[in-house]
Formats: sequence, structure tokens, C-alpha cells
Amino acid sequence: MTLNTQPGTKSPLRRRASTPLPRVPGAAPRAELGHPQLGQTSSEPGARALAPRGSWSSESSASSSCWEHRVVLLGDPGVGKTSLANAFAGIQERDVLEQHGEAAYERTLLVDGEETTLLVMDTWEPERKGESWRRNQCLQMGNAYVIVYSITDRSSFESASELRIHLRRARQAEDIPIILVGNKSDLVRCREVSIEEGRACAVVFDCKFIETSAALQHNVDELFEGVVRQLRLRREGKEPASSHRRKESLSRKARRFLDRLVARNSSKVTLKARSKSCHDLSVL
Ligand SMILES: Nc1nc2c(ncn2[C@@H]2O[C@H](COP(=O)(O)OP(=O)(O)OP(=O)(O)O)[C@@H](O)[C@H]2O)c(=O)[nH]1
Repeated sequence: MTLNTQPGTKSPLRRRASTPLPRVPGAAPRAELGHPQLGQTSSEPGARALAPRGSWSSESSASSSCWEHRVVLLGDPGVGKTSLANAFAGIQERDVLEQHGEAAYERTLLVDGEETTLLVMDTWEPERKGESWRRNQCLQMGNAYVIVYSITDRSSFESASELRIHLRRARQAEDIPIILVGNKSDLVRCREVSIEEGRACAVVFDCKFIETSAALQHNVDELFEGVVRQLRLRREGKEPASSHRRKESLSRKARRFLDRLVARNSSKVTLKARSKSCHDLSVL
């Protein structure tokens, strides 16, 4: 992955707490908000933190065309959502102290030769009385979701399953990319959730799976590259006969066909196939 971030230019970040987050069509066009057009590389160095936690507009909607790819981080407190967002944004620990409270990070990634801008949102908060609308909004606004648990905390793993169920209810019939992430993989001695359990959960809940360490920056790039690929695979699925689709190799087409055939033949085989591919973020 190539980033629009030059080494050594990641800080200082400019705080843009006054910048509104995604708005519904009809609101101020993006250019007026001072952001580059989507698909363009940001001219500012580094990723940009855009808004403090909890300050996003209630007008935001998943159908907004202002931000092409909103990636929402979900998960229990303390599992490492902010750390993953910071690692995505290339923010060092010292910057985190300075930038405390920021909750959305925009960054343009070059994946497989194509640029894609992700807006990673770290806005998920513990349930508060009378504020369930906040959580509902999070479940409605994402174009992709990253459900994080800590491999050192079984209850966070159980919460991740519940979140997947909430998400399925909130976005019925929508095929949105969901990645289950077992974070803190560096803490091997404190592990409470095995990699097999994580994978099995992803298979049951029909999502992708990866273990990361935000602390060691392990698999963080792979995670967000995977999000981009998952988004593209769905986009390609919707496009009739795009040039990109035409470029698909014959062997890949044949493999997809066979996979589908096999999947149809036996649910057991389907599960096996899915468990084989749930950690491959470059296929559906
Ligand atoms: N060892 C290790 N520690 C991590 C990792 N990711 C996060 N942490 C630590 O776990 C703690 C919680 O991390 P956060 O990123 O604040 O977790 P969060 O999910 O954003 O928590 P809330 O803000 O409460 O929702 C911090 O002390 C992090 O330094 C990791 O991959 N490995």
C-alpha cells in the first residue's frame, strides 16, 4: 500500500474540529468544505483527523455521496479501536496526546494501482441511557465495518458477535463489507481467544477475519487494504461489464464458478470453503 503520507510529515496534524462530517446530499458540496474531491489525493501531508468524538452530524447517512467510503470501527471499550485508527492515520503516540478527542480520519490509499479514500470513524461509544440514536446512527452510516475485539478479552469477543447481529438487523439485505478483527495479537501470553475461534466466528457470521496488533502495527495496513478490496469487489459486482471486470483472468473466473458450484452442492463444503477464505480479504 502506498500512502499519500510522506515519512516524517505525519505531524503536526491539523485539528479540524470545526469541519462537519459527512452530510446528506443537498448540504454544502464537499469542495466548499475545503476537502479534496474523492478519488484525488489529499494535498495535505498525512491523514487528517476531522472531528471530535460524538460531534458528527445527525444528518449523516450511509447514502451520502460526499464521502465515498466511510469505515466505522465497532467494539467494546479498550479493545484498541482508537489505536487502530491512529495506526491507520499514521499518528504517533505523542500526537495522540495532542490530538485527544479526534474521531474521524481521512486518508487516501493506493491499493492495486488505484487510489481510494477512506474515512475511518472511531465514533462508537458505550451505550448511554437515552442515547441509543448515537449507536443506531453508527450502524447506519458506514459503507464498511470493522468489528474489533481483543484477543485477551473473551467478553469483547462475545460482544463482537452481538454487534454483528445488531449490524445485520440494522442493515438487512445490504451487502456491506464487515471485517472481524482480533486486536492485540502481540499479547500472546494473555490470549483468551484462539485464532481458530475468531475464524469460526467469522465463518458463522459471514464476514472476513484478521488478527492485528495496533501496538506493533502488525496487519494494520493489510486490514485497511482489505477493506478497500472488499468495497471494490462489491462495486464490481454491481457494475455490468466494466473494463476492470473484463480484465479478470480466465482462471480466476473459473475458480469463482467452481467455488459457487461447490458451495451450492453442500452446506458443509460451503462452510469449509468460507473458513478457508474468511482470512483472505481480497476475495468475496
Ligand atoms: N499490547 C497492545 N495494546 C494495545 C493494542 N491496541 C491497543 N492497545 C492498548 O489498549 C488500550 C486501549 O486502547 P484504545 O485504542 O484506547 O481502545 P478503544 O477501543 O479505542 O477504547 P475506547 O476509547 O474506550 O472505546 C490502550 O492502552 C492501548 O495502548 C495492541 O495491539 N497491543
